[in-house]
Amino acid sequence: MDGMQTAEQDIATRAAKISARGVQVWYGQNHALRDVDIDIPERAVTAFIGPSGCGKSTFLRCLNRMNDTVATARIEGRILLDGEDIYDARVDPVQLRARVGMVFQKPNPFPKSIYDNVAYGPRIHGMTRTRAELDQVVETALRKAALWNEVKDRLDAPGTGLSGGQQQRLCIARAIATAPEVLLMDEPCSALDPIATAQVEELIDELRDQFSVVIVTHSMQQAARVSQKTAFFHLGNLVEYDSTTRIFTNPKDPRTESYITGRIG
Ligand SMILES: Nc1ncnc2c1ncn2[C@@H]1O[C@H](COP(=O)(O)OP(=O)(O)OP(=O)(O)O)[C@@H](O)[C@H]1O
Repeated sequence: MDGMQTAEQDIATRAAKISARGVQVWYGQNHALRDVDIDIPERAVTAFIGPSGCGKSTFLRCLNRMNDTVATARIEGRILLDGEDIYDARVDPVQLRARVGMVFQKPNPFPKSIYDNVAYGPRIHGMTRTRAELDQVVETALRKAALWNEVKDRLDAPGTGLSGGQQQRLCIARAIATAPEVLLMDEPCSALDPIATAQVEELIDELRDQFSVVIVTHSMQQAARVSQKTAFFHLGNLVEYDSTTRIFTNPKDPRTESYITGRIG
């Protein structure tokens, strides 16, 4: 317990990687997210939990401006990445998404080879000059995604030919190949079997050494296993945000308590 408290205190004192203030989202007339304030620490895993439709994915998608692609979506408030407003007119959303990568619910490799899936981001961002450098970036990303040993002999095979769990690790490799600072994961294990889920969870735990990870999950067990901070959303509100231990053992808000004990959801 002492070790855990020390780790939590350590995270509590860390600088915020992302700070959101007064974030509101509407889809047409639907007020999907209300006045969200949150500081997301660097090099830790933050979980977003809450019942279906409460706005978790909406807020996650605000963090790398994925909602820009939704015609009816309107966003107010400020989201700072290292103190800089990501909605500032000078910010290029494509550059932003290289810094704030995303992994989706359903593994979605491109219809390309394993190699080209991972090389895609570094190529479009002109990150490497030679093939040897690109090879190195691809290998490093696949190693960090705990996939290298399974695919190193078939890098030219299609990414879509891998198992579901391998495809999801390939998508993680693709996301980390551009050396992002933040990794957003929207229910990354919901399409995976328990073994693949355990592998991805283990990987998330390793990724936090280097990245700020934000994960949306429907599984409270998963949130408890992988995250250090947890945010509970309900009906478009961020109800409570605290250390994961606190949220699951001693929440302050009765709505959080009801959700974690299974009374709402
Ligand atoms: N692209 C969209 N266009 C219109 N409305 C949307 C869109 N995405 C989400 N919404 C609405 O915004 C609200 C919040 O949805 P959101 O997907 O963020 O919730 P969630 O908590 O992630 O839910 P789930 O756990 O079911 O994925 C819901 O009312 C939903 O119908």
